[in-house]
Amino acid sequence: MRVAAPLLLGLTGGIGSGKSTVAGLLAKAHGAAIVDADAISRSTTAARGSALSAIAEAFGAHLINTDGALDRAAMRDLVFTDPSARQRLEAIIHPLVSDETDRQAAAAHAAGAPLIVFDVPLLVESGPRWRARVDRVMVVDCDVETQIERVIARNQLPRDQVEGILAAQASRAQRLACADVVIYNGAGTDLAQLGAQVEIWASRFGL
Ligand SMILES: Nc1ncnc2c1ncn2[C@@H]1O[C@H](COP(=O)(O)OP(=O)(O)OP(=O)(O)O)[C@@H](O)[C@H]1O
Repeated sequence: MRVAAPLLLGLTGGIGSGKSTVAGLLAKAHGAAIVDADAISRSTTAARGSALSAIAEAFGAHLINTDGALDRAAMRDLVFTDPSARQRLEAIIHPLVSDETDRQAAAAHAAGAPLIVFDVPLLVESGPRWRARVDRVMVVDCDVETQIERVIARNQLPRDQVEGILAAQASRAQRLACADVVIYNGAGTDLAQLGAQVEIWASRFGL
């Protein structure tokens, strides 16, 4: 029997905007399968990760820790001082992330998930690469001050570090320009109001 094609939703938003919270609501209430792009990307460079042998070949085995994982601090230093190293690293990692994303999405499809949510923090920053894979882009919109407060509370980070992360991400306006659906989760939005917006969207799609 052929399984009906699931809706493919790209979910994005700035740090602390509430992507994981929205993904959790969609999973719980609507059986969404969640494909976490950051987790997949990290797994490629964790111990026994699929990118490690190519990284060792391209940059040297000294970039691999004794536990077999990528030495992230050393790699960060390298890409900071040599922009071409970042491109070479991305050329190794992106196809692997793409393959694993496809594998997880195919498994979710085969299992009958009506909705597959691709949680991609940098969907807008990555240009057409992600946009082309999804039917709709959902942006979790949030004012910057609320993002900062949430991330400080969640991660116990100093404010200037959170501001630095935000400065390196797409702006709120850039994200909104890419949105098919906007879920507002900024100041004054409690979890019930967030859930209500998600339900309105889901019912429109017959989920
Ligand atoms: N409407 C809300 N009211 C109160 N707390 C919220 C609300 N939305 C999210 N939070 C809290 O804010 C924090 C950030 O939310 P969440 O982890 O969902 O964001 P995220 O966009 O996935 O973040 P990141 O990009 O850092 O992974 C969490 O601790 C979450 O519980």
